Amino acid sequence: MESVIVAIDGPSGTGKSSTSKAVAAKLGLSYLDTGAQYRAITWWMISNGIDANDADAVADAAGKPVIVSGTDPSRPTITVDGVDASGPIRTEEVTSRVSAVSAVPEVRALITELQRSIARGAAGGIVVEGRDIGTTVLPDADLKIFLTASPEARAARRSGELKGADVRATREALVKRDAADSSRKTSPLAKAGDAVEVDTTELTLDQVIECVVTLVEERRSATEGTEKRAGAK
Ligand SMILES: Nc1ncnc2c1ncn2[C@@H]1O[C@H](COP(=O)(O)OP(=O)(O)OP(=O)(O)O)[C@@H](O)[C@H]1O
Ligand SMILES: Nc1ccn([C@H]2C[C@H](O)[C@@H](COP(=O)(O)O)O2)c(=O)n1
Repeated sequence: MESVIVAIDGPSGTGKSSTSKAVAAKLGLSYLDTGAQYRAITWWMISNGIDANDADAVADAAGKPVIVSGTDPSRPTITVDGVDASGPIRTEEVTSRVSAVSAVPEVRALITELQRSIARGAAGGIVVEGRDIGTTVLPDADLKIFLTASPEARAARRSGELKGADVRATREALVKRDAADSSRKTSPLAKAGDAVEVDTTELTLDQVIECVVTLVEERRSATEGTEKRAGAK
């Protein structure tokens, strides 16, 4: 298999970004953080005075910002209209509004097309992480992983990241965002039928990375074996 497309989905805080970046770096693949793109369009809406809960206004403006994602796993970047958005997209304000903006079908249609064109352009292969990659964006991905972890583990991880954050409040915010992302009508957060589920609750990050690298390598050798047998006929 010359190039491999890996889709990594799952709820918030399950380790998608950390795992995807490390797996892509180890295997020499590109990396795409699709959550960052939804955050970027949300940041643009806020910056331009558009109410995230006004779905019509969000839909009308969705085509205006130009979002560009850099796919080097050692230095992922994101710009909106040429401006570095990597800091602003991580604010609490963006986090609290991103589920509403990303539920708007016109936003999803535009961002999904952007994601597909980035994946098509990644000649050596790519790891794409998000919520609907295996189900909607790249349903033909070579390998689909669905990461899970208990809300308690996820909240503890996030609270460690946001020093001093209240674990209970963090847990409630995570669960609320997952519920919104899972219940929207258009391509909700969901496990694809053919995805491999990995529960990371009791695993270290290194163990999760190793597990996914092994799954990619197994898939690669299985496909290469099939291609060789087909070539020999
Ligand atoms: N298996 C693990 N054990 C301990 N900590 C972990 C593990 N996986 C990830 N982490 C830590 O948990 C935090 C959240 O991880 P990460 O940002 O990769 O999750 P995510 O699924 O991409 O979240 P989101 O969807 O909200 O962006 C990070 O601080 C990361 O280092
Ligand atoms: N494929 C995706 C990726 C992300 N989203 C939405 C839903 C998330 O709450 C939000 C932020 O993602 P994060 O940075 O936390 O991974 O973006 C989505 O709808 N589809």
